Amino acid sequence: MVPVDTTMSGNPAVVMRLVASAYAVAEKAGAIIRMVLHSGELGIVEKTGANDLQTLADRLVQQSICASLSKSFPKITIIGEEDLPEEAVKEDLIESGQSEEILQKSCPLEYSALKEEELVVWVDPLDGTKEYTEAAKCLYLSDQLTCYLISGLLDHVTVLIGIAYGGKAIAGVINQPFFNYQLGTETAEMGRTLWGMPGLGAFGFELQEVPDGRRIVTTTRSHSNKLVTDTVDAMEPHDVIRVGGAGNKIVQLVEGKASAYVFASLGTKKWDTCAPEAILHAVGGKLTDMHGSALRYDANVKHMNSAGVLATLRNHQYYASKVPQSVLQALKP
Ligand SMILES: Nc1ncnc2c1ncn2[C@@H]1O[C@H](COP(=O)(O)O)[C@@H](O)[C@H]1OP(=O)(O)O
Ligand SMILES: [Mg+2]
Ligand SMILES: [Mg+2]
Ligand SMILES: [Mg+2]
Repeated sequence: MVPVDTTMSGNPAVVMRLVASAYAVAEKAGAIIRMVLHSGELGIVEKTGANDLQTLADRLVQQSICASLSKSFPKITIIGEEDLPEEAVKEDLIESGQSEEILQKSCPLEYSALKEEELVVWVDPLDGTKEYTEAAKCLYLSDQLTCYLISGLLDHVTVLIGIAYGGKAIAGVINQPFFNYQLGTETAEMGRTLWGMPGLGAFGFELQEVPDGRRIVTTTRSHSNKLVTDTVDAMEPHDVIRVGGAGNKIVQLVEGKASAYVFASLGTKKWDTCAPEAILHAVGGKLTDMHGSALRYDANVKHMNSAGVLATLRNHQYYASKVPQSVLQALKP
């Protein structure tokens, strides 16, 4: 048992208030992402190439998250994926609510005295942008039913808000804006928010595991290369799932759809892994580079995860031991 600070529950620690705000902000982000999709005007911009895109949703959501959090917590460091011009953020993008449920939780003792200025927030306003644009194309070109049947791509989209202290991921919030979209809005609420904190637990989903002994590897669908596929094969998987988004793949791990996320390439950055790592760690999982080394989330760290990503709920050592020597030589931290 990790000791908790019960004296703080009526007056939560800064980090709990930050997570409570991040939860509300992530829900608003999900609503913005749905709104832009339905507007039909995605405003797509190519950044470094056709597989590195930015949409109006990425821009609006980053503005919304960064402006909302820095308004409530002016001393935290916030690092977002998108490079945006400095400009005033519209009032209707600001979210000042907080999750009551999170405010009620007692802060793990080791984090209860953290100060605002010691916290770093890593923001991926929209993870799975490539899949978001493909799903949109499909929505506009075909009838809705065909689109839903062939896509499944909307599930790949998430909003990631990770909180780091001392270089470690200590809390994470993931919003999945299109969760339940197949059921339609009348029968079920669309979208959900998962969150977690090592030492406290993870919430917003039911933890499930892949049956013992089965190796199901989840990996990229839009950023693959020979090294990536060779490494997946080296794991001797019973099954391979190719989906978009780093957040989505961690959701697959904690819901028993996959046993390892294997990506032997550069491409993901600190905002892709911070929130997912915190949630995975909260349920006993592990996220490292291909060498099995921890990632760091200090404010001044290099953004690129140059040595790839290896994440598991259980048996991390097995997967780390199967990484080919050639990959270890090619991928330097
Ligand atoms: N080569 C790349 N260029 C840009 N972003 C990448 C690249 N590889 C991975 N990413 C980011 O990491 C996420 C997980 O990778 P993948 O989907 O290929 O498994 C992507 O959704 C994307 O985040 P984002 O969509 O936020 O730009
Ligand atoms: Mg991107
Ligand atoms: Mg991303
Ligand atoms: Mg993104």
